[in-house]
Amino acid sequence: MSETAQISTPYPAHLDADFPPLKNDLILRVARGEDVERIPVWIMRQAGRYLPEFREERSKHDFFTICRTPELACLVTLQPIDRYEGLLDASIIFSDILVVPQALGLEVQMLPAKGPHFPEPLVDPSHLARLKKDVNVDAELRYVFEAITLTRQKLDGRVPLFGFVGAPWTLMAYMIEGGGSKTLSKAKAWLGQWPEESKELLQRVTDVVVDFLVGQAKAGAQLLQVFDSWAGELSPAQFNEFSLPYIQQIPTRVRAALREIDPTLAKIPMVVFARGAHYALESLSTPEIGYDIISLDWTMDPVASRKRVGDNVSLQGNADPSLLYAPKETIKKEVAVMLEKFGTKRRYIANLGHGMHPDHDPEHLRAFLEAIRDVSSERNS
Ligand SMILES: Cc1c2[nH]c(c1CCC(=O)O)Cc1[nH]c(c(CCC(=O)O)c1C)Cc1[nH]c(c(CCC(=O)O)c1C)Cc1[nH]c(c(C)c1CCC(=O)O)C2
Repeated sequence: MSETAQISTPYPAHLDADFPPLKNDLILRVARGEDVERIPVWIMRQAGRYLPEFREERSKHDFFTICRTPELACLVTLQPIDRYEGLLDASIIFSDILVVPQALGLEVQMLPAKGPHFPEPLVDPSHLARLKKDVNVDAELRYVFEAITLTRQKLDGRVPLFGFVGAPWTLMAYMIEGGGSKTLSKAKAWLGQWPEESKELLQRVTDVVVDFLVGQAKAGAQLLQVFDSWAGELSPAQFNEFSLPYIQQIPTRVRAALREIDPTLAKIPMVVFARGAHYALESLSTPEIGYDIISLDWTMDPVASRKRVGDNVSLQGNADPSLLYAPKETIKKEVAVMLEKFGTKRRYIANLGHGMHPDHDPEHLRAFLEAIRDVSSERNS
């Protein structure tokens, strides 16, 4: 058998029984709406450059080499879990949302200090022909699945493991802008100039994203998060036309595919984070769409958000990441206010409203995590 034929054999499905038993299921209980004795917490970008042990690994390897090497991805995923032993209630597989554009055939580099860079972004709809058709996700992104299976083993049941993807609109925006952008003017120009071709692109990205999430759940991911980091650049009408229809396909399609493999897999909790899309809270939280958890950025008021979504979804977030620059006493005070507003018994997962910054002090993150544990255990006792 040739090497390529071997690589494209489907990645096998892993069920709970294939892994060490879970010792901390707080976050899964919150996703199901059950009461908890304290509030679970994890942090977006909890593995990353604010950690000296990550920078050490990163000095030896290119960013995407770490993503593509299961042992390295596993190692850096576990770094915050080891450092903050007992203080984090979930891990998230080390990878990037931009592995999906790579699977579609685009080159993506990670430039030091500049972030992601596409040497040849999509300039106009004629470039859609450059994207691979019928992407074999099992072959192209198998390295993520292997990293997930290995990490779930190595976690030894300490905490559950998140898989994740970028939402179709955010991925489309990167594929057109070719990297970070203040205005997203190129990507937004597509929506006005070429709405039908934009929708074709969004649908093609959605199809890969769905297969990718199914693969991550089969590989052992215990929760799945969809990052629409650039949702907030859209007007409500644009969001309803170019983001929501794709985001809302994801849970139903992922669960239908998982049900075919094993009904227990289809119960996987799913989170949506549409950063900046305050107007979309009601539409994202309807039971028909099927997200269990809505992640809020720090511009959203917890009490008002809870009123708007009702009691049937869990909320996640939403401290301003800049809070971690404040003195530890201030961090503790602000955490108490945040927990007071969200409540500490059910349907809430503590997190930041976006990711860690490279210049955050790891000891200030520790103060944040300890405050979540102390304040919520005290309030619930
Ligand atoms: C938009 C986005 C990207 N990637 C991601 C998003 C969505 C979340 C968000 O809005 O922040 C998601 C992501 N990227 C990374 C993770 C790892 C898991 C974790 O959260 O710990 C996750 C979940 C690692 C990473 N992804 C990146 C780094 C740092 C790069 C490096 O080590 O050189 C890490 C640890 C690079 C990256 N990757 C991306 C950008 C814009 C950047 C540059 C900005 C930055 O440097 O922080 C694209």
